[in-house]
Amino acid sequence: MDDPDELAPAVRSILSAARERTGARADAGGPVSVSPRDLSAALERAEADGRVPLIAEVKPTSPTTEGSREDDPVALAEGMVAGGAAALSVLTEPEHFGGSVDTLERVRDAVDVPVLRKDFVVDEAQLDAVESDVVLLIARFVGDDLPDLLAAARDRGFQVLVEVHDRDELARALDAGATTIGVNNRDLAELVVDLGTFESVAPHVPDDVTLIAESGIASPADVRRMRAAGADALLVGSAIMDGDVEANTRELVRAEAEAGDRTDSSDERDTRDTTETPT
Ligand SMILES: O=P(O)(O)OC[C@@H](O)[C@@H](O)c1c[nH]c2ccccc12
Repeated sequence: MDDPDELAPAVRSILSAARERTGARADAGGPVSVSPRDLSAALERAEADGRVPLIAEVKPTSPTTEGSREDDPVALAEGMVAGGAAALSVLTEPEHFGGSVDTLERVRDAVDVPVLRKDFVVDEAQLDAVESDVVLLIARFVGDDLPDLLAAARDRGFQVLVEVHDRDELARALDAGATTIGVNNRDLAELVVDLGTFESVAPHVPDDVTLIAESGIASPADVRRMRAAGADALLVGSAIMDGDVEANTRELVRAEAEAGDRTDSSDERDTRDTTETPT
């Protein structure tokens, strides 16, 4: 694992809290066994009916957000699905993101789209805290344990999203056999967002990988930018959580349909032309 001193203090605190949290719940009877809703199929369905494949994130707060959203997460999740989200992500980290495993369970019971568990899983026992369709493993935080954790998650039935931030981490994810990879535009050392991160890593991702652009996507133009750079799907939290989640989701989901409808789409075309140049 990377030198912890390089991480933002908030991230260091998140990680030490994650290590202290016990994995399985007291009532859990050993490893979970999940029958997952198929994430790739859900993303393809969205694409087929003209929606930008979007994973909308229930994120009550975060180290980079001011204040927190106290509404019922289930109502927020239902709004996201009504707005066209192909899948959902639910934070289960309690101390810094206001999440909980109970919230995830309630959300997953209420919707029929795949649900990603967003947490800082660093050891196998944490996988048993709750069932979800997809689980996140962050390459930077799991280090050399990535292949074992990936196998442990798959043994339980989970689909796995492996998060990377640069080409070295991408190489490690591919070596470990990841088939769904997210490139996080937020740098965990500084917590700043740069959409150029996805653009620099994406050209090196093989075509058969499901590639997800994560973080910092705030507008339909950002959606188009990430799609032009090769994103099969987008993971969006803050921009959706800020205000009317259903309307916010719909606006991003329709970003391409509306661009196509517009007559003056020369700016869009320019973006695509440059980003499609092989790098
Ligand atoms: O709120 P944003 O900028 O749209 O980002 C969503 C998501 O990518 C972000 O919450 C995230 C990406 N990777 C994580 C790992 C843990 C916790 C959170 C995250």
